[in-house]
Amino acid sequence: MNAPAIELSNVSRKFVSPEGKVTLALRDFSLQVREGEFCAIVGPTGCGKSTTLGMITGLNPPSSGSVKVFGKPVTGIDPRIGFVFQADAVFPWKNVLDNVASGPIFRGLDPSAARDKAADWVHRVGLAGFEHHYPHQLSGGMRKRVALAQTFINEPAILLMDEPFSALDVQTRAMMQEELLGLWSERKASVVFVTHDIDEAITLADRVVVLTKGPGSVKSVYDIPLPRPRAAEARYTAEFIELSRQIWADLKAEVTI
Ligand SMILES: Nc1ncnc2c1ncn2[C@@H]1O[C@H](COP(=O)(O)OP(=O)(O)OP(=O)(O)O)[C@@H](O)[C@H]1O
Repeated sequence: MNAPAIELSNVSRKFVSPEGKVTLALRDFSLQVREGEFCAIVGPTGCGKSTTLGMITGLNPPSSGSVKVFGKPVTGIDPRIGFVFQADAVFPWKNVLDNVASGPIFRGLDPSAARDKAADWVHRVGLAGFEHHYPHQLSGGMRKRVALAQTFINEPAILLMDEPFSALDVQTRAMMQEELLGLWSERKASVVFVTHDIDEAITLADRVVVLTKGPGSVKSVYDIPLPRPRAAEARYTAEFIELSRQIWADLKAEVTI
């Protein structure tokens, strides 16, 4: 059997401030993500979700425990990993086409071949006709489409997403979720998707992992048996609503004020 795409085993992560204040962000945290699996993480604010993604990237090593990607310990930046974060990572001084072509060019592809490839991706994310627009001329949803094209053009084997759609309005968000599922289903990267939105987690994921309040560890794990392809309408089914109710009950117990 193949090694899991991502494997965090008994990981803890401690931060020490310049004044010597110690924060334990994660405690004894274990998670496995299979190849091609879409895993969503939900949890209270400050429970260590972003820290978890940082450990998978290699930018933020654990204080103890092990982090492996495709069976090998993480030692640094891995080109097989793509990211989409809440803030737009588009280059404001480049037009849409050049933004999307920038990854392949950085990786050594001939610029004209990279632009041809980028034109195809711009089309695939529904931005045909906007190739020569600059980010400030686009809506938030359109910029997110650029970010998705920018990431998917590199064909990442692992995709890490940290609340990528949280700044979008509800309708655009639902559209982007469908868009993401469409792109993901073509090549099935292993995804870790962090969100505060339980319904978003259920709409997208094969498995939803609920974290405890900080220091975070795994509180519960839900398999999401809803059939694919999933459209936004899936959220009106009784099965979806029951999953949402159970996950909220788990989360609510952690969100004490
Ligand atoms: N570089 C750092 N230095 C010190 N403390 C940090 C650092 N990064 C994170 N922390 C602390 O670690 C804990 C977990 O932070 P993290 O950003 O991973 O949480 P989160 O679950 O992603 O939060 P949110 O849902 O609010 O985005 C928090 O208490 C945070 O203050």
